Amino acid sequence: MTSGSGIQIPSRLPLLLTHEGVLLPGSTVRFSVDSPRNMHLVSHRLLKGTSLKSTIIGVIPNTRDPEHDTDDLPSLHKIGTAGIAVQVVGSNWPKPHYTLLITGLCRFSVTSLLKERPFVLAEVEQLDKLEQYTSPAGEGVTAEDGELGELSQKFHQAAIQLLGMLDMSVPVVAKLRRLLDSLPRETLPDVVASMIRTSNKEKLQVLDAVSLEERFKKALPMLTRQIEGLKLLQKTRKISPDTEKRVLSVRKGRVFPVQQLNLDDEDEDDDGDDTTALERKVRGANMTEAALKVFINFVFYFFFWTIYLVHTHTSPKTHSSDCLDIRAARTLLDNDHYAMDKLKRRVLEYLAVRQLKTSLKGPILCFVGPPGVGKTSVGRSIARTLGREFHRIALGGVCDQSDIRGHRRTYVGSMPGRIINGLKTVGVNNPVFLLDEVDKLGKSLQGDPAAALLEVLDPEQNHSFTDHYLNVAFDLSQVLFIATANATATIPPALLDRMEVLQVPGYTQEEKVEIAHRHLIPNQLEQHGLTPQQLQIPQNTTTDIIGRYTREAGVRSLERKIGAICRAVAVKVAEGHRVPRSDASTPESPAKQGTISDPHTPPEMPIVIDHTALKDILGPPVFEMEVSERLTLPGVALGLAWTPLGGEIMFVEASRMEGEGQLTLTGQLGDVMKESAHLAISWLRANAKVYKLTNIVGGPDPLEGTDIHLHFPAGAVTKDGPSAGVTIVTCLASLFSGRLVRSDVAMTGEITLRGLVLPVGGIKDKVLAAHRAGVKRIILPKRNEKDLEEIPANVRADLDFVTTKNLDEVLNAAFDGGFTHPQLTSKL
Ligand SMILES: Nc1ncnc2c1ncn2[C@@H]1O[C@H](COP(=O)(O)OP(=O)(O)OP(=O)(O)O)[C@@H](O)[C@H]1O
Repeated sequence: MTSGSGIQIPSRLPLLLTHEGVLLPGSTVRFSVDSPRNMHLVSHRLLKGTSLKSTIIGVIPNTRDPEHDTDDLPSLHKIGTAGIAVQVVGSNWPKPHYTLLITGLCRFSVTSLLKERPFVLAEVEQLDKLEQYTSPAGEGVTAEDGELGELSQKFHQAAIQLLGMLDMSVPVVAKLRRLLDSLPRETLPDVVASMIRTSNKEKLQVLDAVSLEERFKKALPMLTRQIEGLKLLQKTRKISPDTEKRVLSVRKGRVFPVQQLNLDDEDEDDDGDDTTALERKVRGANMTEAALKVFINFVFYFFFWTIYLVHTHTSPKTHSSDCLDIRAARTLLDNDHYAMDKLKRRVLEYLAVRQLKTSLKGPILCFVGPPGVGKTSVGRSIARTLGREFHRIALGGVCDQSDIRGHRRTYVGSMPGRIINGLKTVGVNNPVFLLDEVDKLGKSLQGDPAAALLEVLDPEQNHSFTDHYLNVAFDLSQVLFIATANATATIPPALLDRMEVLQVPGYTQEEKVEIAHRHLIPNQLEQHGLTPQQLQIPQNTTTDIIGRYTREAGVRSLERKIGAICRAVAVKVAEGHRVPRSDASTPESPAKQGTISDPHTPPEMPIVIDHTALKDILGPPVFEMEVSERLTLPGVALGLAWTPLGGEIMFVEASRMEGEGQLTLTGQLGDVMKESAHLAISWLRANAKVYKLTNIVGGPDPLEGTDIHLHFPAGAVTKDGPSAGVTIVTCLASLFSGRLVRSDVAMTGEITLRGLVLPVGGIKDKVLAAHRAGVKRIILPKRNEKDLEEIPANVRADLDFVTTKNLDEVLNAAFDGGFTHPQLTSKL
């Protein structure tokens, strides 16, 4: 079949000799080129020429270019494909080479070789018509063309049947569908053979089929085989979009017909046959034979071993059976954790519903709270109550989606993602996965890990999760996911939407003492090889550690301090063992018992840690009760703040000096907090007469001839939010009136220009922080009254809560004897 007249390719073509991949007319293939003749072809012809003709080359498959340009040419494959080089990219790593993107135009045969050096040039005969790509569909082979017509009809129908089995929402499927409708039938064998998954050998057979009839005959069985394979797959499981991609061997940019060439963008990120790509890279790296052997052994051992482990371990056979007895679960949760009643109740409800429904679908629990309040350890207890394996996946700082979904195998140092690694570690298909610190996920050029997590957590999608490294679908639907975070603000909204947030607030002082004595001290004793007969920490010492050595919402520092005490005592105990008996039994005065400051005398057991011993081990107290000391000047008030680390007390200081009415704000304040300061000043100026506030020279406008400086100490810490409004007003009222704010009062609340007090968040944490700091009275917005129910009764009993609707009530509660009519109250 010769082309005759019509669009002609040049009769002399430079030949690119290739041995990997087969370029068929109508498809686009990427070739890596590094042999001498091929390199010369690129540099002398493709890069030098400027005409369209200079970009047309002949691609000869199944022929290896000799290593040296002096070597003899091997016999060339008879038939090649003329193509246009649409892209040439050069690189010097790992050795000089070019990557060519070539689109096939038509078949040709080599009639004679014109030269072999510096590159091969040949006289060629064109075998296909080029017009077929320019004629619309239907104008090619028709049913009237006898056997050929029938074949083409059959082929077209089979192609449509294949597409019918795939999901049209997958771009490549939609593209093939468009092509089927728009291309003449005679181009279909080439186009379809290049798009479906076939070996190079089969592609070569299609290329060698010069007659159209033979081409249809060669390509049809490949298409049918694909359909049968798909049918089988559909029988065994539902097809996912990934399956479509795999069936079609899609690598966009590798396969699309001439007309489509510039319409589609190239997306290297598609699923392709990574093994082929890896093989190509390995060969390109020019390794020594020995290195190649080691590399291949390593890669394939690791890869297949991972698949083997994950598959065998996660098959239904390796399912750790759920042994949920709600009563036992309650006991276990209670034994493991003191307090946290609300959280434990919700966890039990969650477990009970899952047991009754015998279904795994349900919200993903996300524990949100300050560090060290036991979020991770509750997750561990849930796994224990269910009798399941537990695995923690730390997500803090993860900013690459490959961390979750694995790297493609073509990357150097590629490996599976954390989910697959987790499954490999636990060895069952139904573990409890704790996604720790979901609020600290990052984002980078390497993709958004939160998006990958969405797929993992979505019960509709996670039954066929595909890790990029393994490229095999895994069923994650049996995995129980639990997440933890310090705050919800930084959790990506789509992720947050899939989770049920359970707040885990900080502990009161009494709760901490209980946790220390029930859990932390026994645990630490055990970890340090000590017994209660050797070390005793009385309750008042624990209270001292909590109040003077730690300031936290959770108990992690407390645990560390107890650890430090255990270490110090362990040294003493170990030294005591080595002391001869007669010395060890030397009587020691009871007053000395417990102090471990004398290094020479073996201590009497048990060593009791009193205040002196505590100071010996932990050093001087880190925190002193400073509240009352700092509230001894006018212009200082105590506010309450909420941070992801729990509640905190926050001082606000103000001073005034002669000036022009300027306001200076310091302490790293956010915009909202700055606005609160301006609101406070405006309200005080507007109400200065009522409260008899004066400026520096005694005039009625507090700001006249006066500059004001407001400072929020701990200047290195960024602060923001509206809840400091009432504190700023109180602080300024104290400054302008010259009166002291009560030394035992702390407050929180947002203000409006008209002097109303609006509700704020984080009340429980704020109240606990105030209680820790020794505050006695707390001023809160009236509408936060309902939040007081969450506060433990013993804390509530210690505090005097004043709920307020407006600033007048706030000021009256913050100053001794009230603020509005000080003259009257002071007379009473
Ligand atoms: N209510 C409690 N009862 C017993 N032990 C507790 C309780 N709360 C915390 N702990 C202990 O405190 C330590 C710290 O807890 P954990 O690591 O679970 O905190 P976390 O909230 O997960 O912190 P982070 O947010 O920093 O991960 C653990 O040893 C844990 O057992």
